[in-house]
Amino acid sequence: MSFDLIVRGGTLVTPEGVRRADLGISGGQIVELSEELTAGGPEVDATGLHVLPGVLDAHVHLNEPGRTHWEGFETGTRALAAGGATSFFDMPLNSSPPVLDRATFEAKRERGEQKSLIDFGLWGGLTPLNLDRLDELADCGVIGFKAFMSHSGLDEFPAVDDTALYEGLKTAARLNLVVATHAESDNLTRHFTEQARTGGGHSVRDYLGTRPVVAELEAVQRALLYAGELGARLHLVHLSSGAAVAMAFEARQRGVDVSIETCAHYLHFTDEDVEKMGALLKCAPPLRSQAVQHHLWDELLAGHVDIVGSDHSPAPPDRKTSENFFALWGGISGAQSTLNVLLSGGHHGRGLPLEAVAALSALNPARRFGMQRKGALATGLDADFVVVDLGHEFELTELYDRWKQNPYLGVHFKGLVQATYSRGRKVYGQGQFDDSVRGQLLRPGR
Ligand SMILES: NC(=O)N[C@H]1NC(=O)NC1=O
Ligand SMILES: [Zn+2]
Ligand SMILES: [Zn+2]
Repeated sequence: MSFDLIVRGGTLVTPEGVRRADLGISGGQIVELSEELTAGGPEVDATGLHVLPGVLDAHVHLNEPGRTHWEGFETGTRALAAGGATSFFDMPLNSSPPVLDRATFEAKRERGEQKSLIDFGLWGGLTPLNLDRLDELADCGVIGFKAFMSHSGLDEFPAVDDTALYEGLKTAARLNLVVATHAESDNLTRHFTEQARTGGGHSVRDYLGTRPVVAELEAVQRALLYAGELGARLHLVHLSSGAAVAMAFEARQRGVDVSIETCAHYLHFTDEDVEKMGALLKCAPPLRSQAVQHHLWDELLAGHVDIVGSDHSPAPPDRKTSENFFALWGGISGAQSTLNVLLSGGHHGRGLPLEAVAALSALNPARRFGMQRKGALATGLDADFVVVDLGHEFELTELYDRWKQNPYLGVHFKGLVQATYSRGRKVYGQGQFDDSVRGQLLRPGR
């Protein structure tokens, strides 16, 4: 027997454990995984290297069509691939118009199929404007619905109030799709923002003060209550505090169907970094104190976090330049760095097992969103994998996303992505991309 490709000599990170084994790949799938493949075919020498499942980043804003100059499929997916990602789910905003119905879904799907280097799924929006379009979006193949519980930053994507959230969860439950919430209290964040404004506050500290942990906890609690009551599937994106993770995990113990995401920047940066670096690190919910970050890591190390995403959300330099911190775009460029943070801060820094790194970045998002061919190194699955030199220390200097303003520039990491393979094809390796490759649309249950 011969294969299209053999990955020989590597140490594989599989759900059953870390083991020395070879991969045999044919037709874009892993068809054999064994200690010593004897068959022939083109080979990749992975001796001394680790092979992990390709990252599935469940939280990305590529903003195309409509705001491609902020970030688009071409540059965004290069950054993702260089960071070890082989698939991602794109948020319904900040593309313009946002994905709120069939026409806007199809417009984005078309762009993705033309330009994405790796496979992609699309989130649909859940807003008070399109409650009657959720069936239509489900039919298109959205991987779930995304709702904001506070202002989204864009008036064209309004936040859900209590009734819209309740009705949206109810419909999504009938459709068996996940609802993802940006969980911050609109009442509290508005109130504190108004207070800061009238007091003339425009500093980093003023901004951080308008989005305290309690605003996250209040919204998380409410979303959990509704989801539990309705038997809906809830996904809490970018939890920024250990307390919010603990609250959600406790609800799951009681039977609420909830999955828990945090993002790399909450694990890597703190509020003190925002004070030093400014606009590059403005996001919502904001970066927290070192004590809150410690608690978040503790929750993650205890196995209470399911998914780590990037929430990659860049904007052009003019949206990131102002004396008034409140006027800046909120969003962090992180598409390339999630695996780096998990390997450096997690595995090397805190003893997070490689199996957990793979679960947080690939297996758990694949399972939660019904990506049956994704998420693990196992026979019968897509040959999506990343070759990593685990002991290699380096300074991140090459970034491939749209804008060069990036908080991870110059960061020292341990664990270098050498190459990324999507369905058996090398899409990234040592600074080079194969631009002939195109990703496919991913739908739940396929
Ligand atoms: N619209 C958008 O990208 N929002 C993201 N940015 C951010 O900092 N938090 C978000 O939810
Ligand atoms: Zn958000
Ligand atoms: Zn987001």
